[in-house]
Amino acid sequence: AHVSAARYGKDNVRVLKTDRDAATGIHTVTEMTVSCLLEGDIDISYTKGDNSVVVATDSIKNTIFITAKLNPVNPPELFAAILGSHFIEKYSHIHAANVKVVTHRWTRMEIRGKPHPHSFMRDGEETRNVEARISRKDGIAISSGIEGLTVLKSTGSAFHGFVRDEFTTLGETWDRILSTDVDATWTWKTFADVKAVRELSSKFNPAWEEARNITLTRFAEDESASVQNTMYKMCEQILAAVPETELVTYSLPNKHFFELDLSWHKGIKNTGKDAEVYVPQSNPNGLIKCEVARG
Ligand SMILES: O=c1[nH]c(=O)c2nn[nH]c2[nH]1
Repeated sequence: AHVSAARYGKDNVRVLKTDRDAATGIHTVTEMTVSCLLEGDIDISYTKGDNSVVVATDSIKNTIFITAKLNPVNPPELFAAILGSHFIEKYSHIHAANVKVVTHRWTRMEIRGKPHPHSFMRDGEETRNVEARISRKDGIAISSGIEGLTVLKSTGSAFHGFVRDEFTTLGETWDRILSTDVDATWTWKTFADVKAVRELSSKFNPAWEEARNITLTRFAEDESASVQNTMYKMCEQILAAVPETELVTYSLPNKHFFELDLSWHKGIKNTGKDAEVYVPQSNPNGLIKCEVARG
């Protein structure tokens, strides 16, 4: 037997970094959860119990905090590239670092109609994610994303014309509730090195805003024929809006809200166009995935 693949490191490293502008008194906070898993000539730590090749996960954790102190943590794409590059530059036997940065929401409070200088709120469990693979041989591959953005629309969604056979009980609908938890990613063209990432660093935050706005606008305005068709339109629009990307993916659960027939009670009309009271379903859920490339 032999090690066919291996990576190790520290997961779930929670970091909060404050940025205090002395001139304006305006503070900014960034909270992220970082994972950093290393690859390289490390097989003997698995096969021989030889730890001479092991950069301890505790040291990896320490490095994450030090790197956050000495470098910008925004945009997270640049921070991930800087962090991963540290390991392949410092340790000649480490050949790749797999870095995931999940940034949590601390949205500045509006107090008395004005942005507050140092108060923030967690307006949703939505996160901004970055997954980067920093490789000595292959350069820096970065995917950015949005996760956990829960949305619902109370009309503007249909689903009909699907296969009808001896397995089908689902009725066709021209007007249904549509709800999902957005999990979207956009993959950047591979970067040669950190310098190349730094050169593009002004594009990462606008790209995230674009992707988020496109997702919300398309979700709201599309007369959806299906989850499939609506998510494809979102992908097309993100590729058009962010030319430095080469691939967009969505993974959308279809969180069903079932109509409830109440006619057994004094003939109450509560289905079809009279539907008002619905039964939210925790499970099962549809799950619709796609990956859209250029060309
Ligand atoms: O948008 C939808 N796509 C589907 O594939 C599906 N299947 N059942 N309901 C559905 N809704």
